[in-house]
Amino acid sequence: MDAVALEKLSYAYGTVTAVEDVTLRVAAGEVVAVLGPNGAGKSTTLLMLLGLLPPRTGSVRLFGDAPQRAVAAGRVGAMPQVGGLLPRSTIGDLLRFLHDVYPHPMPVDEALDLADLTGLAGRTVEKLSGGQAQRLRFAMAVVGRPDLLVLDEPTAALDVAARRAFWAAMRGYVSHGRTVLFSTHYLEEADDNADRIVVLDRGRVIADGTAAEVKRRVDVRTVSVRLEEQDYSVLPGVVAVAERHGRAVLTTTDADATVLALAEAGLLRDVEVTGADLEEAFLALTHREA
Ligand SMILES: Nc1ncnc2c1ncn2[C@@H]1O[C@H](COP(=O)(O)OP(=O)(O)OP(=O)(O)O)[C@@H](O)[C@H]1O
Repeated sequence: MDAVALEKLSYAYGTVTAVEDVTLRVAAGEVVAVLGPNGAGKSTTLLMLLGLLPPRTGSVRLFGDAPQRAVAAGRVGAMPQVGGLLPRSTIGDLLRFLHDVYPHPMPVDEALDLADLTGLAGRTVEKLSGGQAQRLRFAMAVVGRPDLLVLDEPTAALDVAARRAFWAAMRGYVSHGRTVLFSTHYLEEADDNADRIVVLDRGRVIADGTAAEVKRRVDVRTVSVRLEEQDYSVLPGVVAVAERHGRAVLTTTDADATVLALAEAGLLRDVEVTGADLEEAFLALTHREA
């Protein structure tokens, strides 16, 4: 049975469509990254998945059940994007409290160990670094020993070392065969930590596959030349054209073909070819889907 089954989910905040027709199945034991730029609809999708936001259309099933039931049964642990930690409490207090709430929890020491917080049980939440606070949220999500872990941008605002420590903790939990769904803006993070990547853009799924498959599809380049009066968008491979500082900046899925065509058209002046960033890659991907 699938751990997660989202069927044609849609949601709008007033007139702003946040999620549109999202269908997604996650098998038990899979680690799936939901990748997308700001405002893509990642958080809204995860909130519906957790039963915290009622979908406008579509349905959510977690382990074949309504999300609220799966959550009540202790099968789901979540790390929301933001969330207060009860002031003046210690790491140990918070974890012991949650431990007593869940039906099949792990020992508090095990949660501390998984989140790399051993020795810090007595520390109050006000004294935690950003990375420690985030690892505490992770410990709070896993202490109930959930079968499904849902992490919404768990490493936002963490530095490189804290990120690395966080993902090491996550992988420690996954090695027990659990299912994880996490959202991120970062392709490398998705690539390093997920078996599968689902790309959301403007509320829709625009790609779904292994990291290698998705990377191949977003492998675009930027070709820039001195700007002339030309319609660059008709050149082979070109999916987007921008003008910057007197240069035509072309996002292309086939840099060789684009450069060749520029040469044939006598437009190859002061050429520069670089790898595109993820934003440009998204642009290319959505353009191609359209
Ligand atoms: N409470 C809200 N009220 C109105 N609009 C909202 C609200 N929350 C989100 N939106 C809008 O819905 C869309 C999807 O937002 P969502 O937060 O789900 O995206 P996201 O991919 O999680 O973005 P981010 O990476 O910035 O967290 C965006 O256009 C956003 O502006």
